[in-house]
Amino acid sequence: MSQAPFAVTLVTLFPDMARAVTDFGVTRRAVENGLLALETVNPRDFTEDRHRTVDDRPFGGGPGMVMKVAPLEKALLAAREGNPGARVIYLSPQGQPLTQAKAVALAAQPGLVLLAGRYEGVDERLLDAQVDEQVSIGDYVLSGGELPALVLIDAVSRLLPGVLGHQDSAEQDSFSGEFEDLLDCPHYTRPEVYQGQAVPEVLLSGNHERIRRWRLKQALGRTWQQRPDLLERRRARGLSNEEQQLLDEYIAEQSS
Ligand SMILES: NC(=O)c1ccc(NC2CCCC2)nc1
Repeated sequence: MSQAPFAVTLVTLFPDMARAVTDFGVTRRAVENGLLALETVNPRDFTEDRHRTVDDRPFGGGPGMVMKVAPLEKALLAAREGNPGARVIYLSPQGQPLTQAKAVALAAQPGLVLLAGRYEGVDERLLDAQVDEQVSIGDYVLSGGELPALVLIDAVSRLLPGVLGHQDSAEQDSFSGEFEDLLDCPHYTRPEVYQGQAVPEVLLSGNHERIRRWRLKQALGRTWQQRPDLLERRRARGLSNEEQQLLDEYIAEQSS
């Protein structure tokens, strides 16, 4: 029984940017299969002056322009009308970090309305009145909220039932299931030897238990090496005996 599509409405001055999701790869297939619906609403269509003005100079002076409340408010109301119950998110460096856990939580929402700002940002009164939460994809400043919105849509879409070929592949990801909060293990495919570099023999063994342990060891080890902060989070939740043993083995091999 096919479920209703997960509805996302992107409020943006550059609606063509949505094609990065609707026209390529897994998210394109999700749209074609009716699992994801991505609509755009352009605030410029809600202006009433001849010049279709969406921005104006900042009170208090300073560089750049600020997006005006009225066109945004009308655009957001139209977006919400077409996506009832959706959570309204503004992408900004002031937002809460986008994490896998946040993506999981957003995938469980009735739908999403994503507001992408431009210029120096939007009039604060719009945020107070219309926005449920702010989300950031990282501690850096971009020229617009569209790319962060597209990143968020991708992260959420691949969690929707039926979007990934093998549902379990979303679970096997790093950051989810047994590999929650861990970096990914290495991946290999044919040829078995490439320029003298052979694939780890365990992966050719067909011994699924050995393979699972090897992958978990690699994920733990790489996380220990590259992202000790993530490993700490995992440790705080308690490592199993097996995980502790595999990590100890990995660390020992590093110093040998
Ligand atoms: N790190 C981020 O998620 C992020 C979001 C939006 C943005 N720029 C936008 C915000 C208002 C005008 C441009 N920059 C960075």
